[in-house]
Amino acid sequence: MKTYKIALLPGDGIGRDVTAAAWAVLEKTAAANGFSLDATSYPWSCDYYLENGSMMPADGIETLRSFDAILLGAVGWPRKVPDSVSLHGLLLPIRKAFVQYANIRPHRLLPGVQGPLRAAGFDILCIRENTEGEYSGAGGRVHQGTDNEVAVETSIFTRTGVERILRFGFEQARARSGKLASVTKSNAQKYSMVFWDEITQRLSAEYPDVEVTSYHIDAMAARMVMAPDSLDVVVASNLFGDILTDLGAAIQGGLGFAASANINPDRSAPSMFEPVHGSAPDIAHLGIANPIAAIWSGAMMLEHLGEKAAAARVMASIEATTARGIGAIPGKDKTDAITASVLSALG
Ligand SMILES: NC(=O)c1ccc[n+]([C@@H]2O[C@H](COP(=O)([O-])OP(=O)(O)OC[C@H]3O[C@@H](n4cnc5c(N)ncnc54)[C@H](O)[C@@H]3O)[C@@H](O)[C@H]2O)c1
Ligand SMILES: O=C(O)[C@H](O)[C@@H](O)C(=O)O
Ligand SMILES: [K+]
Ligand SMILES: [Mn+2]
Repeated sequence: MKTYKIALLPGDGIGRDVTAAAWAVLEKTAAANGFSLDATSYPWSCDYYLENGSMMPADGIETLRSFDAILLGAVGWPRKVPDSVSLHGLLLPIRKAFVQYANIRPHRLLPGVQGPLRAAGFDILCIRENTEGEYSGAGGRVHQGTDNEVAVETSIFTRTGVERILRFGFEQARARSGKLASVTKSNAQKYSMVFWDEITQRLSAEYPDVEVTSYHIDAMAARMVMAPDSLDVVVASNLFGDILTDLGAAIQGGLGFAASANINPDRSAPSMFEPVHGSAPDIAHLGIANPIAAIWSGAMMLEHLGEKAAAARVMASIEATTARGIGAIPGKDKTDAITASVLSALG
C-alpha cells in the first residue's frame, strides 16, 4: 500500500484543534482510498519556545525535509511570545528554506454559507508570493530608546522571485478562466512595484491567451468587495497577498473557511498545508473553532500528493456538511460537531 510520510505541526491555540480535526478526516479518507498516511507530530510552538528558547530545534528544517508533506495548524501566542519571534522562528523559515514560493489560497463560498456580502458565486484564487518581498526580514534598528531611534525594514524583490510567482499566476489563470489580476502599488512604490509591473507586462507576451490586468492594492481591496465577479486568479506580493486573503476569507464567511497550500512547485522539498487563519487566542480552548479551513487544506495536500479522488471526496464531504447548515454559520456549531459531520459524509 502506498504510504505518505506527513509531518504534523499543530502549533498553538486553535491550530491544535483544527489539525486534529483535519487529521481524523485525512486518515479515514486514506483508508477508504487505498493508501496510508504515516504521521509524525512535532510540538514546535510558542510553548516549545518558552521551554527551549527557540521555536524549533536547530535541525528542525533538516528533520522536516524527509517528509512528503507538512500539515500545519497555526503559530503564535502573543501574550507570551512576540509574534515577530514566533513567525520568524518557525513558519517563515519553513516557507523560505523549502522554496514554497507559491502560496495558493482559494476563496469560494461553500454551499449553504452566505458570508457577510452574500456574494453568491464568489470564487477567486489568490496566489501569494511566499518567500521574499515585504517578508524578507531585512532591516534593523539603531539608537534604540532615544529620540534618534531609526527602524528600517527593506522589501526585497528579486527578478527570480517575481518572475516565478507571476509565471505561476499566469499558469493558474491559463488553467482556469484565462483572466489574471496582478496586484501592484507602482504609483507609490516606484522601484519594487514598477519592477513587478514590468515583469507582468513582459510575461504577458508569453501568455497571449491570458488577459492580464494590473490593479493597485487599494483598488483591488475595494474590487474584491464591490465586483468580485470581475476577478478570477489574483497574484500578489507577500504582504499584499496576506492582507487580501484575510479579506477573501471574510467574504467566504470567516477565517474558518479559508484554506492554503504553501507549494514548492519544483518538488525539490516538501510543501506545507495550513489554514489561512492564526491561533485565534480569543476563542482557543472553547471548542468552537471552525475546522473547515484546515480540512480543506488537507484536501489540497492530498491533491498535491496525487491522490485526486481522495481530495475530491474530502471536498464533497465538506460541501455536504455546509449544505446541511452544519458549520455554515460562524460560532454556531462546535469543532467536534462539524468534524463528525464531515467524517460521516465521507461514508
Ligand atoms: N499562518 C499562521 O500560523 C498564522 C496566521 C495568522 C496569524 N497567526 C498568528 O496567530 C495569532 C493570532 O492572530 P490574529 O488574531 O491576528 O488572527 P487569527 O486568524 O488567529 O484570528 C482572527 C479572528 O478570526 C477568528 N478565527 C480565526 N480562525 C478561526 C476559525 N477556524 N474558526 C472561527 N474563528 C476563527 C478569531 O477568533 C479572531 O477573531 C498571532 O500570534 C498571529 O501572529 C498565525
Ligand atoms: O504570513 C503571515 O503573514 C502569517 O503567517 C499569516 O498571517 C498567514 O497569512 O499565513
Ligand atoms: K495557519
Ligand atoms: Mn495572514
